[in-house]
Amino acid sequence: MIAQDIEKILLSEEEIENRCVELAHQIEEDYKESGETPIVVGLLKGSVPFMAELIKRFEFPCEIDFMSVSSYDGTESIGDVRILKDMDLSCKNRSILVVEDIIDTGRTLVEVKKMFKNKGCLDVRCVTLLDKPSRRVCEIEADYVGFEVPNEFVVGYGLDYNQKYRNLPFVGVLKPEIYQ
Ligand SMILES: O=P(O)(O)OC[C@H]1O[C@H](OP(=O)(O)OP(=O)(O)O)[C@H](O)[C@@H]1O
Ligand code: HPA
Ligand SMILES: [Mg+2]
Repeated sequence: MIAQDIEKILLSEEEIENRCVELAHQIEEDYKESGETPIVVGLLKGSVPFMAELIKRFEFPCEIDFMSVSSYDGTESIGDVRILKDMDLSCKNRSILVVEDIIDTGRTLVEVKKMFKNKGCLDVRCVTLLDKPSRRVCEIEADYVGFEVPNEFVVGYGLDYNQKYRNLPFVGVLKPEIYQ
């Protein structure tokens, strides 16, 4: 059972779901005001459970798409952000809401935002389930944050360690013996 590899649970499924309701309302208010139809772009693979939980609560018109960029090997940020799969929709002159599972060093979000600006997007915002500000190497913040987490490697609810644990319905910290 993969839950046995977890040392402690940081965020329960219920806490995450309740926060998604709040975030969705906040985001909805902002887009209703601007009248835009954003493209909600999930960054694969980590954003999938959070994105599913969030967008079903949006009551404003939006389109969805996905991109895959990768910058982690195990628990290490490898610095250079690679695009593994680009989005299908054209993003020129569109508003983009990037959905992330976590902002850690900030490198991924910096590169992704730069890329969207270069493609002629009108506006690029980001919603992230988790924020780990203690690890930042780039000056960047998400526009909407679910929870701040401490400087520990977290898994579950989309977040992986070597591709495992994404399917856990909560966010937790792995037992050290798993990755040491
Ligand atoms: O702020 P950063 O230090 O750049 O880290 C955050 C990024 O790293 C993880 O992605 P990863 O590259 O592991 O891909 P994944 O979503 O497929 O796990 C995570 O999903 C974020 O996209
Ligand atoms: O704490 C983390 N857990 C899983 N993936 C990650 N990618 C960046 N930080 C993390
Ligand atoms: Mg990962």
